[in-house]
Amino acid sequence: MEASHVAGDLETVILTEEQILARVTALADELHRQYETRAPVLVGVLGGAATFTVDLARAYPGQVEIGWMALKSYTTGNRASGSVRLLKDLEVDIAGRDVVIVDGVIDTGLTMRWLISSLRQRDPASITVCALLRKPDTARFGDTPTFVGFDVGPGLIVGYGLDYQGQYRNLRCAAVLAAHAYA
Ligand SMILES: O=P(O)(O)OC[C@H]1O[C@H](OP(=O)(O)OP(=O)(O)O)[C@H](O)[C@@H]1O
Ligand SMILES: Nc1nc2[nH]cnc2c(=O)[nH]1
Repeated sequence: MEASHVAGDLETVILTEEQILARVTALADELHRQYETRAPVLVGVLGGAATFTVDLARAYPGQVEIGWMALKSYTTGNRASGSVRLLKDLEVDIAGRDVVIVDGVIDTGLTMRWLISSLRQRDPASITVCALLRKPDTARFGDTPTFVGFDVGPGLIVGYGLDYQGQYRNLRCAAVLAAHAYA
């Protein structure tokens, strides 16, 4: 979907499709330099990272496997509380494998912290995080290597897979949602 259909709902387009895809290709190259001939498992966090995971896999200049997890992060107000429920588990056996957790946005970091500790119990060879966007107040999650596409401001971002109440995931750009669109 082009942004013109919902332009009135958007405060600012922060990343165009071209900027996102160029960065995704660079991230895929950086990851490939880390793994070389070892094929990592990309674990995409549904639904926000569906678009990013598929584009990252297609840009990856080597073998990768793709798996999916779906989570529900509970919120207090509109911030994550750290309480996460698994809605759909990974079907790939990650024991002994190099895992890349792929998410669209890291905000508080609590969802990612939960995911890292949950996947660590399955004895992967390594865990790396790859997030397209990182908000300013992200909590640290230990020494897990982290690749980030773009550091962004605090506003609610939609598009390129990210939603507000199920809408805007099919926007090709990433944009800050205007305050009046939350109402
Ligand atoms: O760092 P945190 O504060 O924990 O937030 C990050 C989480 O929020 C987003 O998902 P969201 O809850 O919007 O659900 P969605 O994947 O269905 O879009 C994102 O994809 C992360 O999973
Ligand atoms: N869609 C969306 N989900 C989020 N979860 C945490 N931050 C964000 C954001 O900016 N956009």
